[in-house]
Amino acid sequence: MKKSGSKKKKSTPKVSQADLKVGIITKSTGLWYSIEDRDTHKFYKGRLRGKLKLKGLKVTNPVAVGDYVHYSLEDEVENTVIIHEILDRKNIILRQSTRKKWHGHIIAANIDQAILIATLALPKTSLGFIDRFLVAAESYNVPTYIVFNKDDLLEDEDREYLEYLKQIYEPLGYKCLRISVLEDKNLDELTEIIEGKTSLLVGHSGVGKSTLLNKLASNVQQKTDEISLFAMKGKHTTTFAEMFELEKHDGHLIDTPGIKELGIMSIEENEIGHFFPEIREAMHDCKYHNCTHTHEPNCNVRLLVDEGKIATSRYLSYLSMLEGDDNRK
Ligand SMILES: Nc1nc2c(ncn2[C@@H]2O[C@H](COP(=O)(O)OP(=O)(O)OP(=O)(O)O)[C@@H](O)[C@H]2O)c(=O)[nH]1
Ligand SMILES: [Zn+2]
Repeated sequence: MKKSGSKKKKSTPKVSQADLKVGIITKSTGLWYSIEDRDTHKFYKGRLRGKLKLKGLKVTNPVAVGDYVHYSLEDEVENTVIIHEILDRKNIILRQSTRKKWHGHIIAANIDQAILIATLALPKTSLGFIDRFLVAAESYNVPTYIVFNKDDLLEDEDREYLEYLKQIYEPLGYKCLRISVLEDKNLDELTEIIEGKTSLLVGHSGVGKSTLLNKLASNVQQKTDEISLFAMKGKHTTTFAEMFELEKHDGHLIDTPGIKELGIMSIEENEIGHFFPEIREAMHDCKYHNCTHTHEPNCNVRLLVDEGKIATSRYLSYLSMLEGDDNRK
């Protein structure tokens, strides 16, 4: 990948460096891209100029939502542009490709944080699911907030349970928030968290991501329709991530397709513990440096689980990931 300002490639004689503009990819279908100009905020439909190769990464999509790119105008009437190169990335979120073995699919690039939307019911988000996502986010160094939606449906005992979860997750660095999109509860707090940032929205189907986007982001429906026209199909496909601007504040939300597909890429068995902050901290005092925290004598992790200092649910998630069941789901 080249940095902005680097030399022009030989194979692009007709486009001078001065013609190149910077845009951000707001939607990618693999065939064409929606690009927003960084300065004018005008939207274009873009295609790649030849093949863009990524060093050291085997991925099915070279360009992802959130990528900054150099582009040049192709047709001013049709609003089409050509993408020349991807600018340096801060990070990416990768999942296993469902099409090609040993390949990854980049869900999004250059994100500041993830907002994991969870619900206690309709649908029920399991703790195993939350922990699995947190491990993925840790492995990409992406700060994550756990946002429990549909607070309006909860009974007192459910709220007590959420308080208990908060006491597990907040000391580990994952702030928790209870919201109700339907009743506008705590949406100001959520807005404060996402303001000025690019946030990845994740969660099971039905937790309220679209409802939230419709409240906080601008032109959600409009943009979706526009994109469908581009695709020349009558319908909006939800298989691809898409970026939306916050309506009243700076910042972006990236909506992601079915989280089911978010298989964790290439975490070795002996690395899993490193992505559980409490296990990472405790493992230094295990007797064996290569302790798996399953059966070894003098394992500090198991000791802390027994003492209630590491949550049993977290330890069970660790074991289940170690077994690999969840990775393959
Ligand atoms: N009671 C209640 N229902 C909500 C709330 N937020 C969203 N819903 C409802 O939950 C259902 C699913 O919401 P969506 O926004 O479509 O969920 P989603 O996460 O976008 O789901 P997918 O589009 O399938 O990924 C809808 O019927 C919403 O009206 C809430 O705060 N409380
Ligand atoms: Zn151990």
